[in-house]
Amino acid sequence: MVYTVLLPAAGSGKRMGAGQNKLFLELRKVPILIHTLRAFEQDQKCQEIVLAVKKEEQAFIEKLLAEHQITKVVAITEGGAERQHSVYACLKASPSKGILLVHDAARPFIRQEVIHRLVQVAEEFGAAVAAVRAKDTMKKVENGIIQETVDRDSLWIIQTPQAFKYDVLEQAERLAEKEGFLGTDEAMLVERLGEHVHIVESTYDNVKMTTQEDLLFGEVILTKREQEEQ
Ligand SMILES: Nc1ccn([C@@H]2O[C@H](COP(=O)(O)OP(=O)(O)OP(=O)(O)O)[C@@H](O)[C@H]2O)c(=O)n1
Ligand SMILES: C[C@](O)(CO)[C@H](O)COP(=O)(O)O
Repeated sequence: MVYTVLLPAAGSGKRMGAGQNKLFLELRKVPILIHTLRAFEQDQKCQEIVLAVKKEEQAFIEKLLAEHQITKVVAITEGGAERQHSVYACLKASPSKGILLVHDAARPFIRQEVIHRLVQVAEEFGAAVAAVRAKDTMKKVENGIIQETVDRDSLWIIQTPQAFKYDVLEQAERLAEKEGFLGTDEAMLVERLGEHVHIVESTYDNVKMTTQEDLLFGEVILTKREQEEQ
C-alpha cells in the first residue's frame, strides 16, 4: 500500500497577503512547506515526493529540503499558472505509475490514518478524496439574494489529499488539458470521466493555510498536537 505524493507548491499566496509564497511563512519557527513535507517524510508508506515550484524559488526550496533533512523528494518540476497545471506537471514528472496522492503543500496538518485510508480506497476503487461534513448551512445566492438552501446532510467540504490510480488521474488531466477545462480540484476532472470518486472522512484540523486567520488556527493545532503526543 505504498504511494507517491504530488505536492503543488508554486502558488503566490495572494489571499494570505504576506507578499511572498505563504509556504515560506513559519509556524513554530518551521516553514509551512516543511511541516507538510514532514508528514510524508515520516510515513513509511510514502515512497517518494514530487514537488511543483516556481522556478525562481527552486534554489531556496532545495536549501530548505537539505536544512530539514527531507530526503524523499525525487523530482522538482516547474509549476504552472493555475494549481491544476502544477499538479499535472507533478504527474508528468512522477516516476511512479502506482497510487498517486495529490496534496496541497498549504495543508500541513494531514494525519497518517487519513492518508492510509485514502490509499486503501483508491487502490480498491480508483479515486478517493479527504472530506469533512459541512457544519454551516449553505445556500445558493444570486445578486445578493438567497435562491436555494442546500440540504446540509448531503454536503461535504472537500480537502486534499486526493488519491488516484495513476491511469485515472492521467486520463483526467490529459482530457481537461485537451478541452481547456479548469477545475478547483482533481476530483472534478475525474468526475468528468464518469468515474466514481469516494469520500474518506478526514479531520477538521486538516486546514489549508489560505488567509491570516488560518495561521492562528495553525499555531493552536500545533499546540494541541504536541499535547496529544505527550
Ligand atoms: N499556480 C498554482 C497555484 C497554487 N499552487 C499550490 O496549490 C496549493 C493550494 O493552492 P492555494 O491555497 O490557492 O495557494 P495559492 O494559489 O498560493 O493561494 P492564493 O490563491 O491565495 O494566491 C498551494 O500549496 C499552492 O502552492 C500551485 O502549486 N500552483
Ligand atoms: C483542492 C482544494 O484544496 C480542495 O478543497 C481546493 O479546491 C484548493 O483551492 P485553492 O483555491 O486552489 O486553494
